[in-house]
Amino acid sequence: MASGHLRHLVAGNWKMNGLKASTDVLDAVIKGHDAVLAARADLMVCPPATLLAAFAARAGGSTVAVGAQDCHAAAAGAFTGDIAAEMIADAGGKAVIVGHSERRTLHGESDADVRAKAEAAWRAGLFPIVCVGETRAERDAGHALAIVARQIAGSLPDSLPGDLVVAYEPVWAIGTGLTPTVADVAEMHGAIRRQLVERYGGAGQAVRLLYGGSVKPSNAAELMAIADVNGALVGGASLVADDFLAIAKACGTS
Ligand SMILES: O=C[C@H](O)COP(=O)(O)O
Repeated sequence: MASGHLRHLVAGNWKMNGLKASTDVLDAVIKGHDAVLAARADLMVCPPATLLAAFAARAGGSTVAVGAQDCHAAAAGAFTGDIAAEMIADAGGKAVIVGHSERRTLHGESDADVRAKAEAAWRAGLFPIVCVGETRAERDAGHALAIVARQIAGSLPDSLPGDLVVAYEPVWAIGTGLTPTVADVAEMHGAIRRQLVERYGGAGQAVRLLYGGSVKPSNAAELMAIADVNGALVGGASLVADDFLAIAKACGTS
């Protein structure tokens, strides 16, 4: 069931970090994504919304794509502080992260909310990066596979209207320096792949499955070599161009 033919995607989630001066990090990422590296992995930077249009303009014509971190499900309306998927597309974004655990936990987003946001992304011509993952307590209780299967079932529609990326991010691995074992990542990604293929047939084979949670240059080669790991969703390490590029360079080397 492995989908080793899929190109790796390494996406940087800057979270609530970055000012105009951070453009130099983007410039270094663009410069570093040379032909050799571009043949190995796709790169995407997801800055905060304030930088989205400037980053998309700066990255225009390069091989680095720009995405957003969240969107509202509606195309427009009285939703103070929110941004629509159409606005992300208008700003030059190509994708949007939805259902990150920080949104699910800190903003109370349900699987139904995440599904509505994913559908908004497709409506606007973007592709969603749908995040799922269990807490430490859920893993310790032996429920990790069931929790993630339930999140996948509830966060995705019955048929896929466009490209989809799924990111498996164990909540306990985010920003902690902890990572699951290779065997645990392989088991989870294999289970997600089977679920997607059962639900979507051949289209499920084309979904890139990213691993996220404390991905660093030092562990990237091991994580990116796991069957059905088709890239990484990188938080902290994506703020440092050399680290982000080193993670991308680790793709396809083993
Ligand atoms: O979206 C990215 C993840 O939350 C991972 O963050 P991290 O690489 O800082 O652990």
